[in-house]
Amino acid sequence: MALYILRFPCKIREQKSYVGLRAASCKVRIIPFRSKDIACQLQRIEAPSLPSNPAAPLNDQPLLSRRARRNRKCPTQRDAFRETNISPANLIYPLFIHEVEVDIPITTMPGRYMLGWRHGLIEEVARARDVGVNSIKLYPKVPEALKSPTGEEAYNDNGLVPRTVRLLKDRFPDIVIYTDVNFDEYSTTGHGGIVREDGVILNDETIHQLRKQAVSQARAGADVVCTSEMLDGRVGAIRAALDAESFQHVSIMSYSVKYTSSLYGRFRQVELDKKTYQINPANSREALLEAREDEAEGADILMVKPALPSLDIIRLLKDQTLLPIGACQVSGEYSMIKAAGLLKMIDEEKVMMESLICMRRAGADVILTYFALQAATILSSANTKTIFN
Ligand SMILES: NCc1[nH]cc(CCC(=O)O)c1CC(=O)O
Repeated sequence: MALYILRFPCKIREQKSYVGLRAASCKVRIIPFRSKDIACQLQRIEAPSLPSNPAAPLNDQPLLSRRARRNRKCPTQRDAFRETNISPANLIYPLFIHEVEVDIPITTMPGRYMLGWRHGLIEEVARARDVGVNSIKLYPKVPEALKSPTGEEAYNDNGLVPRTVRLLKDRFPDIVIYTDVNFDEYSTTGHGGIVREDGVILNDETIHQLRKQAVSQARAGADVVCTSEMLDGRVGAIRAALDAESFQHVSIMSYSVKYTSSLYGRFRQVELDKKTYQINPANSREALLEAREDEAEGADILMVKPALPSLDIIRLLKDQTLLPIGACQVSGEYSMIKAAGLLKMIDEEKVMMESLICMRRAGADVILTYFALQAATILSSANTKTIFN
């Protein structure tokens, strides 16, 4: 049995629970210790039953059986014990595409462009592949003239997205292309569903359109179709439509948890109320309900959006499903980091990398981020080791 000496200022001598805690497992000697600036000290001395050296000086250090800092003392050990890693393979790079030949900068997203069809686009994809990012997602800018209340352009086999998928697959056959099965980019209202005269969003009628859109994208060669609109039953309906057309191999990444976030800056030129279909950011049980439903309907990957404000939801889903989890770092998240970096208020690169590793720690398998190329460039550079340690 070890002998402990508990030293503390006299005034707290009566705190029996503190003494009792130790007394339960070992012999305790109480020594009042008169000092204003020293709180409590607990000393361990030789166990009386063990051979001891009576001349040995008492160890003046407080007893700490666990010193977590020991494992952090050098880069090699910090590297060895790092629980989470990130590689370019975990990143999906979203690209803005349009019909025009030139790259046009997106003012609210410094460093981002509407990529010119086809040179700007091909060059950007080649750059991403050079640093190990071989997964991309397409966000089209659909010309106003092609939009309609019922979004027929969404399933035009010669529309911008199917044409781009064919172009990129032809050029880079091993690339993995994620496409957005969304309605709002193609509708004159900007809503994620067909809007009835009285303002009601028509769920099932819209899904009828989304099925055709997913099949059209699969026909062009899309590898993963992403159910972007938060409409009920969309995953099952799209799965059935894909299977019926022999696209069993095409995956569905469901935007299971898409919050009505104010961080979709780039996509919200006009403020639209999407609260009847997207989820209230105050809710987590509802997020789980959506995720379970999508899983039951056949989703292959469950996505959470936006990412950094939803790390708790990413973890919740990770613990509740065996499906891979995706995190979507949205336009507003990108803009915040970029803007603060440009203003020299934060170190852009460090904050960006920290945001990504934290998404991985929360449980994200893949991360969709506008930083994909920048992050992968850092990850594949010689001094990678210094990033997280
Ligand atoms: N379906 C449209 C769409 N596609 C991507 C985003 C947001 C992504 C981002 O901001 O980066 C949105 C906005 C929305 O659904 O309201």
